[in-house]
Amino acid sequence: VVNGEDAVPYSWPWQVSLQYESNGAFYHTCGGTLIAEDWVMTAGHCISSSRTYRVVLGEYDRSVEEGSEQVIPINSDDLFVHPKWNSNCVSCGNDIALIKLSQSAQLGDAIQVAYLPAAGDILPNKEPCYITGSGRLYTNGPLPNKLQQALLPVVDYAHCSSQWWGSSVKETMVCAGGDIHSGCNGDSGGPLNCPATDGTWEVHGVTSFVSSLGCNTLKKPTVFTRVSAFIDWIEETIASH
Ligand SMILES: CC(C)C[C@H](NC(=O)C(F)(F)F)C(=O)N[C@@H](C)C(=O)Nc1ccc(C(F)(F)F)cc1
Repeated sequence: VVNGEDAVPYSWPWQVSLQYESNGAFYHTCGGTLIAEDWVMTAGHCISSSRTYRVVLGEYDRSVEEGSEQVIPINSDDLFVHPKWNSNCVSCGNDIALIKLSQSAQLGDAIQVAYLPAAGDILPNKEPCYITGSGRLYTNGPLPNKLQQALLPVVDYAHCSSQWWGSSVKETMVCAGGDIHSGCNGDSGGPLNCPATDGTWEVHGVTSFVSSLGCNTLKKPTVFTRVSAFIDWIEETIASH
């Protein structure tokens, strides 16, 4: 997250860190959202079938053993990338994947399941959403230790597809930001958190892409997979596994 701030510890308790194994150690590669006790939602581009993954829940500061962390391994046949995701065409969309956890998360103060929007729900322009994640602090910059957040107002499809991203953005995506605040590499797969009418938060986006010219390129809002376009697939996948 570029130009964000340290989140209040555990204030986004559905945020997870997706980590892959390399030479005996695990490394943060993407964010994710806990959507059920044993399911995490992330981006399709975060998953490669040849890697071994684990998820870490209840994490705030990656450099400190806080006591709230839960580390859950992932079985390789529990990775469900959307069938229409094409890694050669991020602008085609469908950048979403589901991960079944090898054991259920123990919910508590630091770990909670997110609310998802209703199918088809479209956010109005300027809706004040927050991106959260442990991605780079600036283009080619370091990863933070503490979870970051930034206010990223929604740029509706009409504006995002006409002025800014053109045909690279589809109606199955949500744009947000476009000023000095943005997501950045490593935020992929994490949530776009938007206020719901009842005072709670709903996860309306899965962080998908930023400009290849730089994370917080002006007039290039961060682009998210629109969760409300995939509710049926999410429900069907969970129901059948
Ligand atoms: C690995 C990528 C598929 C996704 C990667 N995502 C991110 O870094 C994150 F964290 F913002 F989600 C990204 O945007 N990386 C930059 C460097 C990129 O490739 N951006 C990009 C690629 C293609 C297009 C498009 F749509 F025009 F083809 C637009 C932006």
